[in-house]
Amino acid sequence: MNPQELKAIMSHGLLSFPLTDFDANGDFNKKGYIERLEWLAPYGATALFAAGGTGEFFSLTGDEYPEIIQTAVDTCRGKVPIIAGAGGPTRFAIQCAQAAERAGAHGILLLPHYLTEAGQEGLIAHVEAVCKSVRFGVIVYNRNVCKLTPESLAILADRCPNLIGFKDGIGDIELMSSIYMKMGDRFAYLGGLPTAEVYAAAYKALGTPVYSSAVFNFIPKTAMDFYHAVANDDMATQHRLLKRFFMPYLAIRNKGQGYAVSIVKAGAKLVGHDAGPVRAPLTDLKPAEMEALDALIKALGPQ
Ligand SMILES: O=C([O-])C(=O)C[C@H](O)[C@@H](O)C(=O)[O-]
Repeated sequence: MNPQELKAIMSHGLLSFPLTDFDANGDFNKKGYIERLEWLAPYGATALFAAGGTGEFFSLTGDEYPEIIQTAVDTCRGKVPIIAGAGGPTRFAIQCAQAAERAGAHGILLLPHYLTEAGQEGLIAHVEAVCKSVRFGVIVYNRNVCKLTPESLAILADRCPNLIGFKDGIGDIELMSSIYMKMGDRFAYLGGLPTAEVYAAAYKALGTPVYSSAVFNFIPKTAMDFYHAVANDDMATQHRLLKRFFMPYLAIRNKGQGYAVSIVKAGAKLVGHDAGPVRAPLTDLKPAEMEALDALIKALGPQ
């Protein structure tokens, strides 16, 4: 798939980030991952991001990464495009990006480089090096230590024709608006804040309606219902689901650092699609938190 084809896919619909399955020892569980993707693929997401944030990219080794991406590509071939997470140090991100291209993924989401702060010049050099190491499309993810300005994105867009997408995980409306006003349709935009449903109507009003859903991992029908409500400006359905599910869900999610991922693994377990424990430094939900989440999910009815 060429970068422009990926951009077209990214420009509509609901996208999602599947969990990565681990066994009781914390090792990659290929069988569970295949079953997960086979379960989720028919629900209608436009693309799935393998080994993204919710897929615990930041906890994967370079040895296991290619197998995870290959498994996703093979399982979803002909059903739904696979975009691979990549990130960390520039050279590691390049290894991931190239492994994903070899595996037949349709592009990468470039996650932050981690730990150290960096100036715009360094961030530009990092993103440019990764973009130039592959031919397929790249989506850059603004979050934490990677906070590219509109000016930096314009420089990158000039230098890197295959940089086709921008994912926002910061939620600074002034910054997002400035980026969209400067870059317009040069990029496809993805609203990717944790529990992105909560921001969906606001981002749509801004002009960038596409978002990714992590809760799709355990309540795919509700995630799609919410997406259709956003697409149709059906505020009554959005508000009903926000009040009944998403607001109490946030109250549980906000009890622990890193719970934006842990709670999704907890949800998958509760609906009978256990993806195993999270890897350290994340921690799993406590029993009382699991119980509260279970009640919320059950109140939604069958998925
Ligand atoms: O890797 C990531 O940043 C994500 O997992 C994005 C999520 O889908 C986010 O949009 C969410 O939690 O709904």
